[in-house]
Amino acid sequence: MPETVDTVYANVVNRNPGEPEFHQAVREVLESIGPALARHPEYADARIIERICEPERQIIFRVPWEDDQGRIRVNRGFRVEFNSALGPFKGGLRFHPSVYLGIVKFLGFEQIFKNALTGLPIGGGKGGADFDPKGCSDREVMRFCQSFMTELYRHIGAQTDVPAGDIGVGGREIGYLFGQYKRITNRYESGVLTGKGLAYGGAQVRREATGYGAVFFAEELLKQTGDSLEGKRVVVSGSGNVAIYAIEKVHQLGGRVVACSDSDGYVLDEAGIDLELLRELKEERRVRLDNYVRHVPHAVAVSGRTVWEVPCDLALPCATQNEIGGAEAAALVAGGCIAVVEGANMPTTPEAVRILAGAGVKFAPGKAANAGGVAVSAMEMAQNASRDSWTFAQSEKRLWETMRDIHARCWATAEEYGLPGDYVAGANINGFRRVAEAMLEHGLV
Ligand SMILES: NC(=O)C1=CN([C@@H]2O[C@H](COP(=O)(O)OP(=O)(O)OC[C@H]3O[C@@H](n4cnc5c(N)ncnc54)[C@H](OP(=O)(O)O)[C@@H]3O)[C@@H](O)[C@H]2O)C=CC1
Ligand SMILES: O=C(O)CCC(=O)C(=O)O
Repeated sequence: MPETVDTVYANVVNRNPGEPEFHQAVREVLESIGPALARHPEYADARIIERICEPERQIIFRVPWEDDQGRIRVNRGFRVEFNSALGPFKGGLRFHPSVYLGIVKFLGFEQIFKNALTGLPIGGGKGGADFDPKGCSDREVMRFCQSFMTELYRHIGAQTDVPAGDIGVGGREIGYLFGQYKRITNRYESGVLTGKGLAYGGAQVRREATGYGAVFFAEELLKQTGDSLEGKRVVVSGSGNVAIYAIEKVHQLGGRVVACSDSDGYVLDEAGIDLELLRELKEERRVRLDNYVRHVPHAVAVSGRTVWEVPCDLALPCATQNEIGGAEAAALVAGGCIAVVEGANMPTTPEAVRILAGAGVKFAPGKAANAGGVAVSAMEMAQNASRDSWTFAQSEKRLWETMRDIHARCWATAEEYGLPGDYVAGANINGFRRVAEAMLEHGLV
């Protein structure tokens, strides 16, 4: 009996109980790809969607480490190797106390289609741990990373599975992870991790890529109606890697980011967020965002409320999943927002997406808009493999071209399937078709 979307979804829910984020990510893709399944009955015959929804491999492991007081701590580590039809598993590692298997699976599932959309040869995977780096010393973070890699190293490799950063994993953590991998394996395998420091095989623009890429996508989206970022009032959530470089690029392209946030609240600075100060607070001192107002007296810190209550033309959610629900979407509509472009992974709930669509707000899903990060990671792999190193300008140009291509693919696919302007359908159908075609050619594996 050929599979149907409804039966596959019901099976996913039954086989993966207690994983609502994973169910949500699967549902969003399955709801979009109906038109492609109708045109290609061979996908159902080969049970492609059932196979895509089942990870190729899931690894769960103990991560014991010692804190600065000499106490033993135990965390849980994960790597979900979801789909390798297009290339080695590729996707970040998240260190956050909320991490559990369902979060890693939702992220890994999204990564399959995102990576396909880049047009580059990378499969999808994701990993992480329920470790909270907040408040830890550098030494504690190092010991945690070393213990994490002491198990992970046997599962990864430049041709097998190539992790990178995500929430709580930036240049510092990638450095410690790489050092331990090199020590255990006695191999200088640059391509085993991306997001590395520039001193040891990292790529120019990888640090900036996700935030810059999301803003390039926003510029392309606005261009469709003859508009641009020039003069736009923008609100960004988060104040981490993606948020910081999204703010930088908005300012470079003539917009003004008036608010950003962290998990405690947000800061409103009508003069435009001072990026140098933000980087010092978040990248160097690693302190809470409300410290911003000590240095900028005209700015306001608001705790315990959503940044989406600040009126804006463009919203760039760059923090975490499901941060824009129905109430936040309604606030954005009331505040005059014309477009929401996701820098984070799945930050907008299905209810919020419906509210935005009903109000005519343009919406770009993360798997298209935030693909710049993983695209530049794939470029880092290419540079490592050829022992080459591109300039900043060259790398930024490649990123910009990649985002323009992703936008064009989403746009053209949505048109082709009779859903003009629907970036969710365009992204899901285009990514799905590329993976499905490769899976068909590989036979039953
Ligand atoms: N790094 C990358 O290259 C890519 C990242 N992404 C996605 O972008 C998003 C941000 O990642 P990144 O910038 O790397 O992570 P960071 O750890 O650098 O920053 C995360 C930011 O989001 C905030 N945040 C996290 N959880 C919550 C929460 N529950 N409520 C409110 N704020 C929260 C953090 O605040 P606080 O410090 O208070 O926790 C912090 O400001 C994630 O969804 C990630 O999956 C997508 C593609 C690539
Ligand atoms: O750069 C990478 O490999 C992964 C980036 C990532 O985790 C993501 O796109 O969500």
